[in-house]
Amino acid sequence: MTTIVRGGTVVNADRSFRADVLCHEGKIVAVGENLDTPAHAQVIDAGGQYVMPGGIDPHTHMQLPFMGTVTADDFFTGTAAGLAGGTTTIMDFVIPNPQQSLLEAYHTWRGWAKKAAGDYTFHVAVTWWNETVHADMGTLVREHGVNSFKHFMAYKNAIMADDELLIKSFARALELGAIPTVHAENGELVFQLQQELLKKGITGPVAHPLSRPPAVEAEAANRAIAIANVMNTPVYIVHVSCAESLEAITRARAKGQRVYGEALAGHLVIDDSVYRSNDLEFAAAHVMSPPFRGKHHQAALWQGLQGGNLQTTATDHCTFCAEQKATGYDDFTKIPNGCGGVEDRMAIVWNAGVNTGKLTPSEFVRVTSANAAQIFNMYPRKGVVAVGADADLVVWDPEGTRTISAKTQFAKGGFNVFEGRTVRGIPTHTLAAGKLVFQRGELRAVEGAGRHVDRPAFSPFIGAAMQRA
Ligand SMILES: NC(=O)NCCC(=O)O
Ligand SMILES: [Zn+2]
Ligand SMILES: [Zn+2]
Repeated sequence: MTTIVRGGTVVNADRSFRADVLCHEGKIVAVGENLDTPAHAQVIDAGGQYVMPGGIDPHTHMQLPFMGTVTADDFFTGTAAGLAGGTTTIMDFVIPNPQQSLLEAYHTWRGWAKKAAGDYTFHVAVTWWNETVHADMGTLVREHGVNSFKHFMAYKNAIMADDELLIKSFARALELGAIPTVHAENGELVFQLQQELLKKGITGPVAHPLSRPPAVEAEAANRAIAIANVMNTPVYIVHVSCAESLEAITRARAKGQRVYGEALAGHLVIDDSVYRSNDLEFAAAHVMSPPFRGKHHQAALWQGLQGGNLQTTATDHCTFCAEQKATGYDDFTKIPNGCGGVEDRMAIVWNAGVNTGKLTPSEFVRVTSANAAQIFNMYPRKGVVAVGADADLVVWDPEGTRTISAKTQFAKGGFNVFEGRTVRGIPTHTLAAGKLVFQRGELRAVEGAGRHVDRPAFSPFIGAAMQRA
């Protein structure tokens, strides 16, 4: 299959330039001005549009069994929704139950992901510790292309990692050349605050953010960073939601520590007023952790992206329908945590970032694909429009508009946290591995067409930090 994308402006993280892009057998084979169109090639007219690397969402949860239920999007519907929004690769999470073998869980998730329509790769959560876990981490890195391990500092009595686990797992990751990542919230504090709120009779979704104030997140971020500093490992902090966590990252980076931070599209544009709605269904639909924050936190996150202290944008796509969320209307601690977004991240970040002048188009590419590709060692296969890279492309119309709605979305769950927002800057075409999978509103996702992406250890972009040890 040969496709040529003609007449657009290619945008990479380092520069943008007028060029045609020729794709053959799933790879980019030429990038340049006035390329010849091979006979029988499919031609995509990108005149007046940008041609960018397909988005990488470094944080999704498809088909996740969580808090007694399973997310609405599976690997097909979730990756298909991503393709409709210009995201061609997702990084999902294998989350073993405590005492479950990491390898067994990994193979279970790989089985579920066989139906993915877009490319995928896995972080593996370390939720408990013994010698088998130590050994499995080695097998995952050496034989299964895993180079990142996740630690949940929250979710007490479930998957929470204590300091001993963090220290042992960070040390193991270091010797394997893998990067530890953390969900930074002090799970003990969250638990105690939840119990106090319930005792006081504050039981609805309005209590959710009260049980997880910024200080709870900042304590864990500071602790993870301190542990990483002592253990000499890099560390990647997922879904940074507040100014205080960003300050911890900024401080550490200023001292030369390799700390990386991720901002969610939702945290960048939605504020905590959603929890005070009288509409219980609406408020519960926004329950995710960390919660949406006050507006000054949003401003801080944008500054973090602009200043380079936050490197990636993600969604934490983790959809539950209204019936699932309703199980916790009388006890907010039982509302399954999670919101969607994989379909909308690129447009939300463009609209609120590039259209306002906060980000340049190249910076947009940096925070939507290139940096994730580099940190997690998929670059230059992913995250750049260049010869030899996968032909994962999004043709982006900076003047096209769309009003986001659950009624028209491809993702499941029946709700959209960005409902009613009109974005300017939308994908007109998405190519995944050279195949046209989305064209002007028409989704042509193919179940099972996605591939697992192996990620070797010792990413050269963060390798110096690992080799110091
Ligand atoms: N974020 C969230 O509320 N749900 C998904 C699991 C996690 O990332 O913490
Ligand atoms: Zn999390
Ligand atoms: Zn998550």
